[in-house]
Amino acid sequence: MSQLRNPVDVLLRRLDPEVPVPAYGHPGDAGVDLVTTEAAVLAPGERAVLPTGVSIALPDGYAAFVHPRSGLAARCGLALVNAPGTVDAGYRGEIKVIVVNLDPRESVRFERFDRVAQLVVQQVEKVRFHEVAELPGSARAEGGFGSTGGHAAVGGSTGGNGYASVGADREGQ
Ligand SMILES: O=c1ccn([C@H]2C[C@H](O)[C@@H](COP(=O)(O)OP(=O)(O)OP(=O)(O)O)O2)c(=O)[nH]1
Ligand SMILES: [Mg+2]
Repeated sequence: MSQLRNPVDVLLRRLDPEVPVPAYGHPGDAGVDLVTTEAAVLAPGERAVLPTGVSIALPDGYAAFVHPRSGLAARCGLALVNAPGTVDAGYRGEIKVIVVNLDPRESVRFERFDRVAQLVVQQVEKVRFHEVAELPGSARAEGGFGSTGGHAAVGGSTGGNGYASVGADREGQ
């Protein structure tokens, strides 16, 4: 394994003696995989809070984010309810992963120590809020929620073929 450039030291406690210490799979990876220490079966639509067997102490000014794994999302329809989950620097409890099976038909099965999510550690800024009566202007102003166009397909809203296509807003342009 090649040397990481300026790695940040993070204290980690194993709450399960057999759980592997999380490690980057490849040089350049942003996240380390987290495993579940409990086997679980999620029926379609079911959610669960899975324990990872680790707790950490991040330096002040950092946070860790629990992100989904794309393979589980693509193959099984597995999502994280609160993606990305936020692990605060002061949190000393067990990191948990809140999963939901979004597949309409198939159950998702986890064995003990299956990799369930990935943890990305990042620096985070602290801000001070200054209340004002008016905010400075900007090009976007209050445009949002699709103002730029390119919406995903959504069922049942167009009447015609039963879904609103990604380019549905082209007509109005
Ligand atoms: O996916 C997650 C999200 C959060 N946490 C832990 C670490 C985090 O520091 C703590 C609180 O998370 P959050 O602030 O998102 O939850 P909350 O509902 O606002 O709880 P609290 O009132 O304790 O902040 O829970 C996890 O282990 N996994
Ligand atoms: Mg909170």
